[in-house]
Amino acid sequence: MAELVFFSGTMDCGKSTLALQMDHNHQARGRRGIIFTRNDRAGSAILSSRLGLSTEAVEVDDALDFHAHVVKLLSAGARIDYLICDEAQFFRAEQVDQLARIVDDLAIDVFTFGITTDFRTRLFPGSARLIELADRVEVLQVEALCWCGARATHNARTVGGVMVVEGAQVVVGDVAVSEDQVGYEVLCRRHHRKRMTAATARAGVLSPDVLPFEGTPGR
Ligand SMILES: Nc1ncnc2c1ncn2[C@@H]1O[C@H](COP(=O)(O)OP(=O)(O)O)[C@@H](O)[C@H]1O
Ligand SMILES: Cc1cn([C@H]2C[C@H](O)[C@@H](COP(=O)(O)O)O2)c(=O)[nH]c1=O
Repeated sequence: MAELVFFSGTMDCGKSTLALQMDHNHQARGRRGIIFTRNDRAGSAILSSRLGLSTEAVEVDDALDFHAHVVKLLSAGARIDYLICDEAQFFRAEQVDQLARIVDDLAIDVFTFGITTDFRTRLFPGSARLIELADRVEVLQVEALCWCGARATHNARTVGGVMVVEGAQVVVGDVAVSEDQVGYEVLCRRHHRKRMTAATARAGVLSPDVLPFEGTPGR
């Protein structure tokens, strides 16, 4: 039976690499797929992994109707066994509903990949809907690590190495950028709560603007 699967994790935990591997493995067995992505760091209509591999993809925008797109291709005689959807956190909730319909009505597997939460620990719309609808949510085995060595569970946005909590939900960017740039850093919850990045930990600085949990008794 076809499935809607959400492979989730923090930034930099290997989601795009897995997307490319899954496409490769399915193709190797004669299956035909379509690759979609939205706002990949490497540019439009490309799915890229930090391991250096990349492939062409269909760029998703707000107007794309996945179901209509797939039905059109099938009507033109295409064979489609599966869809790979990277950066699925950026999809609209309605687009995730369309993906579920593709699985149920067209018996096509849909493999989605994305981060669950933004730099403020809030669910992205696409991820929220995937958690609601997916047959399976798989957390990636490869653990990204916080600077302290604990498993990283949260994504921090940094400016000059310092964690920020204001700004637009979507700002395309990367980890390991130079310290004067806007970037991202994966942290364990403890250090995300304390807004303690590698740079501020090195400098022995704790942001004075602490998160609300800080005053909670027992913490
Ligand atoms: N030079 C390297 N050597 C080995 N593994 C690397 C190297 N650079 C990146 N990686 C691996 O690639 C992962 C990031 O892969 P990627 O698919 O780009 O992540 P995601 O899509 O989850 O952001 C890292 O967690 C690390 O395991
Ligand atoms: C936390 C967070 C991330 N983003 C962006 C930054 C990257 O362009 C992608 C994640 O890509 P990856 O392949 O998983 O590394 O999401 C954002 O726009 N807003 C955020 O809060």
